[in-house]
Amino acid sequence: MVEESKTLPLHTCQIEPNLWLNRGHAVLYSCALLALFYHRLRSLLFQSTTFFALFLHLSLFVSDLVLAFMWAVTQAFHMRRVHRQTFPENLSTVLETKDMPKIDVFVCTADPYKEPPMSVVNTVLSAMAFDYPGEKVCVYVSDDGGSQLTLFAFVEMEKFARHWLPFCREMGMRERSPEAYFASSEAHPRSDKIKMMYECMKERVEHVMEIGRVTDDMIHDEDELQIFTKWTSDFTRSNHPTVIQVLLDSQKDVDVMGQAMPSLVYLSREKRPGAHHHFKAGALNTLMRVSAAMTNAPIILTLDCDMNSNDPQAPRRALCHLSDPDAPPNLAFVQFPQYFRGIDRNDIYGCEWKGLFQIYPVGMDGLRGPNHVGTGCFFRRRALHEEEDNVSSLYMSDQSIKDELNLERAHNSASCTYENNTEWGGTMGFRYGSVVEDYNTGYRLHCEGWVSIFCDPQPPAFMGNAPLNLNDTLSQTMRWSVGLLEVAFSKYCTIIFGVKKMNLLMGMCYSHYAFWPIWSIPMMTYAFLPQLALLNGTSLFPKASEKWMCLYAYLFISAYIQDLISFLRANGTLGRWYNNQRMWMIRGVTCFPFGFLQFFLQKIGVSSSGFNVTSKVSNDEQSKRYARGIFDFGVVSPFFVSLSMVALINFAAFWIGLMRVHEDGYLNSMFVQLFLAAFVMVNCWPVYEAMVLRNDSGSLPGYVKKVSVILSMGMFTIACFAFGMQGISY
Ligand SMILES: O=c1ccn([C@@H]2O[C@H](COP(=O)(O)OP(=O)(O)O[C@H]3O[C@H](CO)[C@@H](O)[C@H](O)[C@H]3O)[C@@H](O)[C@H]2O)c(=O)[nH]1
Ligand SMILES: [Mn+2]
Repeated sequence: MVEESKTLPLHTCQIEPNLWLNRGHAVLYSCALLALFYHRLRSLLFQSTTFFALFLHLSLFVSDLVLAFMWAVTQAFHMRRVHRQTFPENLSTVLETKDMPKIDVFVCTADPYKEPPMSVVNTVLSAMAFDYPGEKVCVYVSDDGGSQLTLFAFVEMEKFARHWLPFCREMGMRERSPEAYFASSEAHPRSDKIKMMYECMKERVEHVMEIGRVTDDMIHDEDELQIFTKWTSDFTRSNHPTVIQVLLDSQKDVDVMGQAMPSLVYLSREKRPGAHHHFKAGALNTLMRVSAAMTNAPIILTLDCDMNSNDPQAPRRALCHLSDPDAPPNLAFVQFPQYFRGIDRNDIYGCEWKGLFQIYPVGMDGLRGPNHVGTGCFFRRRALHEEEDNVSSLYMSDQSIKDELNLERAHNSASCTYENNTEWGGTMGFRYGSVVEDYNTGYRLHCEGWVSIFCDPQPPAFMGNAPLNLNDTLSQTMRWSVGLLEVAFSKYCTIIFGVKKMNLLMGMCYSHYAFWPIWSIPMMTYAFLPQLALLNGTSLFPKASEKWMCLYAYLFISAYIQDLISFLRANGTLGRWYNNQRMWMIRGVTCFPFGFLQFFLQKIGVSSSGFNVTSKVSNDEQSKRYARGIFDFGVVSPFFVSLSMVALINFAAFWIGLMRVHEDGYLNSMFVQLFLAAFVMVNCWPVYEAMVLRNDSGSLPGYVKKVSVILSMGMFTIACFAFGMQGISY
């Protein structure tokens, strides 16, 4: 067996060539940065004759410092990039089917109206249909919405699943979430009958959704009726007892072909007002304990409710690493990237997050491993909690999932006071203290000496939904920003704690994320300051004819080119890259600064943090606009106010500046500022359109327009006053 496994690899790992190119570029660019700071420092010391001039130069100096910091930490992703491949077909050389480890799958949902139960059902069905022995899989659904509607969907699904799983096996198809399968060209004519069953289930679930509760006529029998008795009149989503419902038991339940079904458990943990539930991290920790009492599988797969399996081989691929006899003993998790359905050709909202999910993990994989991204991740249970923890130590492998004593222990461990005075959330389980629990947990595991592996097969193993709406994607990024700052400004700061516990390069990678929102400092500065100076005829940059100009041009252009090349190499297109850089600028002046503000308000105790669940539904009109690549600004949002202000100030600066280019020496002194204004304007094109050219429901609301015009004028007046007092000009 050992012989064979040597000839038939479970996985391979290749180091990306051209590393010297990246390293060489890094050295050259660093030298250019040093020159820039020399130049900046000189202006700061010798040209800052007044307090205001000092302010101007200092702002630019700090902005460039931030840009340089972000550039520097990003280089860690380019130092040792590796590409892995897995060969699940060779798994049998080290593992017989009967010895395959059990897997507990955790699916989290939190709100039936933002996360339609049918979409959660699809996720669960796709996981139940993994190409994996049914009796070794148990799917746990955690419902933080405490909704009988969600439970009803699963009661219905349980019957459908008995037909769906054998159908999947027979057809051997790749897409095993019914919605995706029926929509794909893969769908077989023989699928008509099963499609009808699916539609029938869907209709019932949607009917219940419409009336908002489970009525008696929707219930088949006495047993089912029993399930819903917990929803008494004082049962609310934030105040209710634990509900654990075993819907399928793999020791007893079989599909229509007589094969064992995976187990399926519905869980809604206890919620009481005043008891902090720690959002998704809390839900996952509860799942961990409940599953420890009921099935205690050594492998855990976490999935967001919208993350369908797109490849039934995914667990076997993960096992290629996890069950490899030569795997590092400190391997904590195998992370699959997030890919999304429904993104249009040019990805106008930059929702693909190619850097975050595809490019950067490859860089971290060559160091200690990719960060955790919340979904599509196979964990070793022992990386998250110790065997000695009293819940799992009492579990015995031959017990039924419905064992009275185990169920009681499960109930007990899902209570909202269970974690008091324990290490859960501290050194055990998913870590608390940040709303990006995924990032935080992966980071802390790496700091504790665990490693991880990135597994990115094609076609993608998992596919999810991205928020295909501008305000939603900005709100999501703002939540991430707050969560990342919570890590950056904690005692686990990535630069100090991280570098010390891991190494410099890993610390740099994690710092890139932790300090992500500080992009807003240079972004806000460069979006307003040079333009306001331009409006007042003050030059802030070297003249076009000066040799320092080459330095600025080199820094700007080569950073953009490096980004473009790595984007294209990860199978990106030029159109997507352009939109991606535009969204980066938009985020820089909207969700990043607002995230900063929110974090600050939280720190001083004015506001409290929350996990605003991303909506997974969009209306028809929005979808149509999205398909045509038209931006959606149709809601009153503070993000759009700051964005419109940027658009207005840059517009004014450019055109007023342009009117003076015939003046002697003006263009030479103002070239950089004019270029900046033009560059921002080009990127703001959708904003101008939404302001004046459109009048559909996705155009900019009148209120937002008014507020941003007033604020821009206010800003302009203050700037005139400040610049006017100085009397500096080009
Ligand atoms: O109190 C809560 C809040 C959220 N969720 C679940 O968490 C998941 C992710 O929520 P979503 O609104 O989709 O957040 P996204 O920003 O899209 O998710 C990304 O960012 C999150 C951290 O902010 C990670 O948890 C996710 O895995 C990652 O995909 C969903 O399944 C939710 O049902 C809960 O279970 N309980
Ligand atoms: Mn999501």
